[in-house]
Amino acid sequence: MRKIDDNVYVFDHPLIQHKISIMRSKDTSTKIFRELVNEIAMLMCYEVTKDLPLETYEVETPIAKTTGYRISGKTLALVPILRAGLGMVDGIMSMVPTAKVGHVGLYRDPKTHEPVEYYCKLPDDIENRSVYVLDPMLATGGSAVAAISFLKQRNVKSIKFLCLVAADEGIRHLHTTYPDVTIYCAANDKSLNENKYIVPGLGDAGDRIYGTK
Ligand SMILES: O=P(O)(O)OC[C@H]1O[C@H](OP(=O)(O)OP(=O)(O)O)[C@H](O)[C@@H]1O
Ligand SMILES: O=c1cc[nH]c(=O)[nH]1
Ligand SMILES: [Mg+2]
Repeated sequence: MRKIDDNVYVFDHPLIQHKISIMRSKDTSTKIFRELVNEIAMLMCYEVTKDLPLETYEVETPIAKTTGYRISGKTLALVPILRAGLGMVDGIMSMVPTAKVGHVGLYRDPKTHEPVEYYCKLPDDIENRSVYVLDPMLATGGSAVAAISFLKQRNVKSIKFLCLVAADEGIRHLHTTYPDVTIYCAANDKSLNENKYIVPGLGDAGDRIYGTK
């Protein structure tokens, strides 16, 4: 994991770089694309969860008693930004099956490129949890900022944003609006095109996950 700014990290692990490159190819099928989103999310989860608190407890093996460790307290909530963020949930849930899941529905208006809210359902105890906001794409950053503003309104204190491809503009926007939110990405691309798509990016993540175009 490489730090590119305060609270901003790129996962340059070879497995992640290999998988994201396959995702970028326009010839990759919906099935493979969806599998890769989950696999990368799972690999990112391993690193992102390294600060989870542990408590000790007694375990009896077939041979002797010993000290075991378990993740303590109310811990995680995952908040995918619909639709594309849903593609990252299963990979992370396979590592932390007790995480609660909230949903924020946003789409980018095709003309203004501004996020439009259509759904928000968060766990009742969200303010006591560390929250991982999930979305494969951070382009202008408008959607991430809007989703995180719902969490801030609910007094969530610990927020991490996990994405696959982050453009410089989106990182800047999210980082200056919410400097306390740690940003993790699998790739950092430099620019956006006239339709605010990430260049080179991987196209429309939602459409590629769900085969809608
Ligand atoms: O950083 P931004 O400029 O806000 O762009 C990123 C957003 O755009 C995409 O969602 P989209 O609007 O395509 O919705 P979808 O997931 O339903 O396809 C993507 O999944 C992000 O949510
Ligand atoms: O490149 C982009 C930008 C926004 N949303 C996507 O799915 N892809
Ligand atoms: Mg989309």
